Amino acid sequence: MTGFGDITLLDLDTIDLSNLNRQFLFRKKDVKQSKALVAAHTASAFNPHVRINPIHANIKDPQFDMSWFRTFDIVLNALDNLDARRHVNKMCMAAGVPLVESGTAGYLGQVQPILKDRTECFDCVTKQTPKTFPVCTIRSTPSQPIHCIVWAKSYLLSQLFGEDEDASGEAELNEALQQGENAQEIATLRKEAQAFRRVRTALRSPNDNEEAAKLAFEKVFHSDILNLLSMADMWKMRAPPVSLSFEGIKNGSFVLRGKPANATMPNGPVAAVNGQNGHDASTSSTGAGLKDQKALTLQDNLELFISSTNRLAARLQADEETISFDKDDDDTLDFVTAASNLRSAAYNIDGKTRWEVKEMAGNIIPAIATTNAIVSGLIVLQALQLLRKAYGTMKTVMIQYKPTNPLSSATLPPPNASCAVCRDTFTEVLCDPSKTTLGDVVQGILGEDEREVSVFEEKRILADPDWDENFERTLESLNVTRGKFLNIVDEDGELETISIGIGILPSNHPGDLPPFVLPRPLPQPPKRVKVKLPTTPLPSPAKATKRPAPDDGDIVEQQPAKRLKTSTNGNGSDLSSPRKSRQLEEDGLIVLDGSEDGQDDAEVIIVD
Ligand SMILES: Nc1ncnc2c1ncn2[C@@H]1O[C@H](COP(=O)(O)OP(=O)(O)OP(=O)(O)O)[C@@H](O)[C@H]1O
Ligand SMILES: [Zn+2]
Repeated sequence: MTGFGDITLLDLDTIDLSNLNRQFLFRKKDVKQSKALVAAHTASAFNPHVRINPIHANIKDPQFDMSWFRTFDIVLNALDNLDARRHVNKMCMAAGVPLVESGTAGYLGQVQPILKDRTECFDCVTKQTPKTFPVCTIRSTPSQPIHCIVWAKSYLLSQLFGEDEDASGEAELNEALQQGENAQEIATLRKEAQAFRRVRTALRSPNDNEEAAKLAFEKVFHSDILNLLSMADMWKMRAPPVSLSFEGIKNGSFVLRGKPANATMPNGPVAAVNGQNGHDASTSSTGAGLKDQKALTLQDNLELFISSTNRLAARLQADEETISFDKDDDDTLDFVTAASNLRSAAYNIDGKTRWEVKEMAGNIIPAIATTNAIVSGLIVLQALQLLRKAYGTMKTVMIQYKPTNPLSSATLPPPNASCAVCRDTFTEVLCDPSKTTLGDVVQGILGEDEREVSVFEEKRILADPDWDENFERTLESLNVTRGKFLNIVDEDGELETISIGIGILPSNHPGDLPPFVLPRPLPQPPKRVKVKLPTTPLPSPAKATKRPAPDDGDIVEQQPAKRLKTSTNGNGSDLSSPRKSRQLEEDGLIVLDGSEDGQDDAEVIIVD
């Protein structure tokens, strides 16, 4: 309606019931349809002269390469995770296309115009990383409901219903024993693994109603707690947990800290999740009549534990191989609600309603239609400024929780001289990666320039001044394909990095020419600006000038990222068990490598 005549609309998702309350493009009948297609269809009626091209895909797919991004005058982001935001930011920097970045979180919102070489890019400023909990807090000494929720969602659920880590776990223990680690500790770990194996087997074989659920319960809420209690040192400074009794809770004879099993668990306010404030406790009281918002008793939680375990077990037996947490999957949500509440009971922590667990485990920040509408308007206003090249009046605009002054704005700082994204000199090579070698590209781009360089793809190092064997290999064999970038890094740190986007050859490329097209003129990276480190720490710009962009739970590295020579293996992963770390990442957890003293408890997990 503003006059944009040609719009491409891209989203990977389908419409959920929970999306309906926050915008005006989807109706109930559209649930399960592609967001992009339905939005395009609805919006096309607003103005028949606008061409809207919907695409149902992931923006990270290889076909959305530099050339594709270059076809746009401007890009407007409305993403919910850092990973996709950072990707689009980089592509816009590479293609030299203006970007309007935006986000909302409840009543708060933010819009930031970005233009390469003129303003900060999305990655110029360090983003607040997700909240972290030490592993031991989650595994042995929880003190808040969120600790128990994380345990149920990311540990217990995957131990019972996730990928089988048995073989690798067993090998790790054998290896540790050979390396002379404490034999008694290894025996305990082995016993623990065996107990999980028994439960996993029971869950996968048809059996009597409660058998598997009871086995799981006895292990985690009874035996494991007794084990922990036997380590007297642990409980000198903190209150010990109480082991729970399956039969006792069931028949009502179990009394926990003076309270019978059919009394509701104390239910405190929702803890802050992800650095955002959860809604306050009023939701629980106003909605006390609703099933989801009812405070649960120990008995309710046991019943829910049994029924959700049975439902999940039935799904395994009906050939679902693994099950992981999804806030919209009732079976997993019920399991996490029940398991976290039972654990909270054992540790004398407040219980949570199913509704609250959904919010905390699913990292849900309520989306509000009016905030989204205001932000949409601000996006369009800033987009117009960018397109008019009215650089002096462009602003980062924030919606703040201040009724007398709901909008605030900030002028746009110039790029961060040490940003690892927007300070690069971008160029593009069109090629057939199955026929083009790394040497063709790197030597072609450097031309007469004979300085010493290293070559990276993301964090993978592919060549350095003393190691050029990969120059003979094709890009395809090195997994450097369409949409990816090769970085040529100056060994002496004198010149900025050249970042080469890999694109495909035009269909009419003559077969008798080399299978690649180099850019003309060749890129000339400028001298790197030496950044003087301040002697006293400055306040974090993220805190001083803007709120962190709301994030739906992706885990990313700290920014601005430095390129390090890390690994030379094919997938760039330097975590010891890629499969395990992938699983944890999917659950919203990541195990940081290199725990200094080698103890499990010293590792840190980041919780989204
Ligand atoms: N890599 C990506 N490619 C394309 N679209 C993406 C990508 N990552 C996220 N999105 C889209 O960004 C949109 C963000 O919108 P929104 O914040 O309303 O999230 P949502 O997932 O619909 O909501 P909720 O998290 O509350 O269920 C979603 O529609 C999501 O599909
Ligand atoms: Zn930048």
